[in-house]
Amino acid sequence: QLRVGFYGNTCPDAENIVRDVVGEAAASSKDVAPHLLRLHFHDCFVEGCEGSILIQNGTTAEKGAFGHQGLQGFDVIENAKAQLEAVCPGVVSCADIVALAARDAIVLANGPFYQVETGRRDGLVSDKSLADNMPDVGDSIQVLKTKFQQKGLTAKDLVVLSAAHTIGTTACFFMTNRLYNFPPNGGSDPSIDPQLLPELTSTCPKNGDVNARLPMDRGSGQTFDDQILRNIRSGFAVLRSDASLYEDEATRSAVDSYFGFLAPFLGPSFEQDFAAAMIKMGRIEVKTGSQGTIRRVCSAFN
Ligand code: HEM
Ligand SMILES: [Ca+2]
Repeated sequence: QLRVGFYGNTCPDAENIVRDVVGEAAASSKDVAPHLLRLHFHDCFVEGCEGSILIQNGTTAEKGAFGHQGLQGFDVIENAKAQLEAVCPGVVSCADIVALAARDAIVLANGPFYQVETGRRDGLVSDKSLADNMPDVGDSIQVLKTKFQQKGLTAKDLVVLSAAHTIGTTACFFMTNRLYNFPPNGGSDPSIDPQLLPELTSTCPKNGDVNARLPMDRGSGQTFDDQILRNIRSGFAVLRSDASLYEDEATRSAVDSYFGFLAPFLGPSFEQDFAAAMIKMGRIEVKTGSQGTIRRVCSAFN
């Protein structure tokens, strides 16, 4: 029973506090918005949106899972939590902070505003093995669709949510197979536009630094817009998983639905669909009522 304004009586300033903390952090680094958006996705896909990703209890913590590599933004969540505890101790869940911060990050990147449902409770488990099923850049489109379906998300949701890659960067680590070892014959993925390929290989040379980073939305990596979908249509997707969205009938038609010649007049916009899909993602396996807990610190169990 999530609802908009869950903290209206118990912590009326909660949403403003999160927004201010996110805003300050984002003012000092352009990477903060993408970090926070990705964090919410990774939280929701393992054990639901319940803050399991935030726990740091030694070597078995979920955070250390292979599929969570590169996640950041934890300090921003912890900072917001500390400020919230000072005003309304024991009231606002870490899971809700993550959901609110993702929305605020989208807005800061010029994306759509939407009302975030709140009332999530924090989970009581965190284990690496629980993250074994995270979607992976190397997954086939069939596998990606299945992994989303298992979370109640459709092929269209997969497309719309993947378009979150309209902001942010990827480590070359995730590009190696696509550029140098693409199945079945090795070499580079033939679906990469010939103009894009040298751009990718110059930032991510063979046997180069796997930590070097590339914008995932060529030409528009810091602004929330539909350029990522245009890029996917024209062979300019950077991630292999994004390229695969144009290689399957259901996902391709979802991409194309935003560009048909009637698209400007018919149906919802990409931005509206994105907001709706984020709200849907934010409901995955949530704990509410007397389930779970409200953590005092996001990185540790009470
Ligand atoms: C379809 C499955 C998905 C796959 C395989 C995937 C994969 C990736 C990879 C490999 C990166 C680069 C990570 C790094 O090097 O730090 C990335 C970044 C990112 N992902 Fe996804 N992703 C998927 C879906 C999503 C969804 C559903 C969202 C949010 C709604 C999302 C939001 C982001 C954001 C914002 C970044 C940029 C992070 C940054 O700049 O630090 N992704 N994703
Ligand atoms: Ca989780």
